[in-house]
Amino acid sequence: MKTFDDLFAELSAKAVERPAGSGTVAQLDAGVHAIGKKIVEEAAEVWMAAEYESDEAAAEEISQLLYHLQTLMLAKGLTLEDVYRHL
Ligand SMILES: N=c1c2ncn([C@@H]3O[C@H](COP(=O)(O)OP(=O)(O)OP(=O)(O)O)[C@@H](O)[C@H]3O)c2ncn1[C@@H]1O[C@H](COP(=O)(O)O)[C@@H](O)[C@H]1O
Repeated sequence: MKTFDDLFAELSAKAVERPAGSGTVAQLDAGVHAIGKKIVEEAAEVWMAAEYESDEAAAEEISQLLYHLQTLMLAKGLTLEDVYRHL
């Protein structure tokens, strides 16, 4: 099973290697403003799923929010350590 750190390593490599067809590369090219809007959208979907949908649906929406948070970290040049030291 993929962990948060595993995903960040995968996305970090995509940002460097820029493989064709990568949604992450497209997101990074779209920039911080676009990614930020996506985060707000996904956060709302997490809220709605948690309140009105199944646990499985909520978990899936949470995974998508985590993914978009990671793309924002990459777009900003933030590392896992930059975030973890605030936990
Ligand atoms: N975990 C994710 C992941 N979670 C969410 N998303 C993206 O977030 C979108 C969430 O979509 P929604 O369900 O909200 O639907 P939507 O609003 O219609 O989506 P869009 O029209 O905005 O694409 C998905 O369509 C994906 O584009 C993800 N995209 C990629 N990953 C993983 O990231 C890695 C790299 O992916 P690529 O860069 O695409 O190779 C792979 O391991 C993927 O599994």
